[in-house]
Amino acid sequence: MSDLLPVTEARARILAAVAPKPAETVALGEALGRTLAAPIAALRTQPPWDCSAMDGYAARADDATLGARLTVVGEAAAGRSFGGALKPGQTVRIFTGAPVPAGADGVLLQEDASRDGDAIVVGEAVQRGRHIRKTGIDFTAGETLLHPGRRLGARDLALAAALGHPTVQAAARPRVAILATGDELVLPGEPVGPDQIVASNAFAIAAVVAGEGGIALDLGVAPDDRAAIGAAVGRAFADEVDILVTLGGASVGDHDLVRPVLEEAGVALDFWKIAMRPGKPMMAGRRGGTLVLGLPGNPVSAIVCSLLFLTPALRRLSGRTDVEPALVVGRLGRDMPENDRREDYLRAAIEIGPDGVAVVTAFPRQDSSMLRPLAEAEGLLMRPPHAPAGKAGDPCRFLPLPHPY
Ligand SMILES: Nc1nc2c(c(=O)[nH]1)N[C@H]1C(S)=C(S)[C@@H](COP(=O)(O)OP(=O)(O)OC[C@H]3O[C@@H](n4cnc5c(N)ncnc54)[C@H](O)[C@@H]3O)O[C@H]1N2
Ligand code: MOO
Repeated sequence: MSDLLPVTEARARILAAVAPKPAETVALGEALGRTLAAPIAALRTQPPWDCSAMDGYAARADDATLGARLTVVGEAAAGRSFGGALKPGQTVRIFTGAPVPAGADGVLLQEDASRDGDAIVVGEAVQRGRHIRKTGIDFTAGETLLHPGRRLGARDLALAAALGHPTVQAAARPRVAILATGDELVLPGEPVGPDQIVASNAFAIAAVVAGEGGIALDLGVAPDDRAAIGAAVGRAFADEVDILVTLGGASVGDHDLVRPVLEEAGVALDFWKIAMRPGKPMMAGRRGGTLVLGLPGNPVSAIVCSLLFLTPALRRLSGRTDVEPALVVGRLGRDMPENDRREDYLRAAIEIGPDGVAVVTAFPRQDSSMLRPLAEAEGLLMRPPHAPAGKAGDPCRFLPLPHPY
């Protein structure tokens, strides 16, 4: 069948349908996980002056030879400089982070000085520049250190603060409506009827949205009924969400109503089926400013599709430059049969081998309804379409599943 779109093409089409959201001002304390929309330049120089890296005595290398006696003429601490200038034969008690007084060109560790009243005896000759951090070794005013497209982590927040910025410009957070469909679904904690199961997918999808810095809007569960699904879908469009994710009802069964309802609601469907396992019946389209992703109902299919397609779309909306899933090279942990035309994403255990390379062992059972092996998996082994049979130890690629996934 030629109607199955390759995974990379499906992703390219989805990415082409979204663009970064407009920037907004975000307080640094709220900016973890947000993506920079504008460069951040240093408003100041760090360190702003030559400063001591140690507790000890600021001295002149010319005077501070082994056994020399120097007079202590004052003190410099972080936040309180000495103020004066060092003359020959003098030293200043100095603490870590304090500005080095004029005239001093080295710092003697306090462990290498013996104090004798208002003088010290030098226990180790001071080298010029020793234990002094020169002005601007970290950054200088005007330098750009953080660039648009970067997702801000803990270290970036510290850097932005040190550069002097209380706020950053970040792309607005993408808003994603999530609609589960199916007569059989009840929410966890609700009474479960004889033909019913507990709905699980929306929890994972909402977590993926949050993990990528988006805002998830839960539209609940719609029964397999055109009017009910249509009403819920209409709410999402009225709310002008960036992405509408539907769950289930994507296949060819008599009760798989999502596709016709989306089309009735004015969604221009781009594609429906992809050459992927799990996740074949996934659809994507657009209506106005909303990207619509119709994910299959099988829990593993929905979650794997969200990692491969929803995540990149969220990243693009957030203005990130690194949007593609980051597959990693490893080695097969066991022999694998040849693959058919669908790109496989197999739940797998990952172990670091003696040579430091990840050994990726696909679980024997790969059923797209089974959440337990998905939760136990440390990665997804990717097998390209038509991959030949592989031997344990052969190179392979996998998608790691770190927290929060
Ligand atoms: N004749 C064919 N049948 C099927 C095909 C096909 O190509 N031809 N594709 C299969 C594949 S692959 C998948 S994947 C599923 C996807 O079907 P749907 O998207 O229509 O999903 P549903 O039928 O609604 O549900 C499938 C399964 O998942 C359960 N489910 C649904 N939603 C949730 C939820 N929110 N939380 C937990 N579990 C959910 C549902 O009860 C079903 O058991 O189609 C195959 N069929
Ligand atoms: O794609 Mo379905 O996800 O194989 O079960």
